[in-house]
Amino acid sequence: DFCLQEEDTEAPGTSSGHRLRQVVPDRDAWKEQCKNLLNYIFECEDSEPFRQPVDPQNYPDYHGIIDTPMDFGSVKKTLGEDRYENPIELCKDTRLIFANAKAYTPNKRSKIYSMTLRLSAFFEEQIRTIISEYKTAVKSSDSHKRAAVKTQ
Ligand SMILES: O=C(NCC1=[SH]CCC1)N1CCN(C(=O)c2ccco2)CC1
Repeated sequence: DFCLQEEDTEAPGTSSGHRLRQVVPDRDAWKEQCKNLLNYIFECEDSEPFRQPVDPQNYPDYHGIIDTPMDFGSVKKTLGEDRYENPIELCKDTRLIFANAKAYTPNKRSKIYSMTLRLSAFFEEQIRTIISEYKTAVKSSDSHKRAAVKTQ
């Protein structure tokens, strides 16, 4: 029959305990987004010298100049093994790839170094949104947690 049941008149989620599923930002979305970004970078020709570690046989002075070698293959592996807690950590390792090339290059017009300039411009453009959405999601999930504690 049509008459309103008691709980129909109250705000949703009060009496029956369920809340209307609200859209809450997903704090794990950054992982897939970074995987896709890395796959795209791997397709770029500009990433070729940076997909795997430098071989000391080819560049004997490299490890004397560069303290912390980094490459996109290592970043991809770390991500895949869930050894990044957040996109900020992935961004730090990726920026190391570019910083190492800048530190090692004999001059700023070298072909290999010039490849990092395009690559880093693209990477920074893309990672900005991923990090911003991640930070929003963390804030939102923290506030949801605080709200949940209050109701207990
Ligand atoms: O040998 C590699 N990568 C590994 C590769 S490339 C194909 C096979 C295995 N390099 C060269 C030196 N690197 C520079 O940043 C650089 C700046 C100016 C000149 O070189 C890092 C990338």
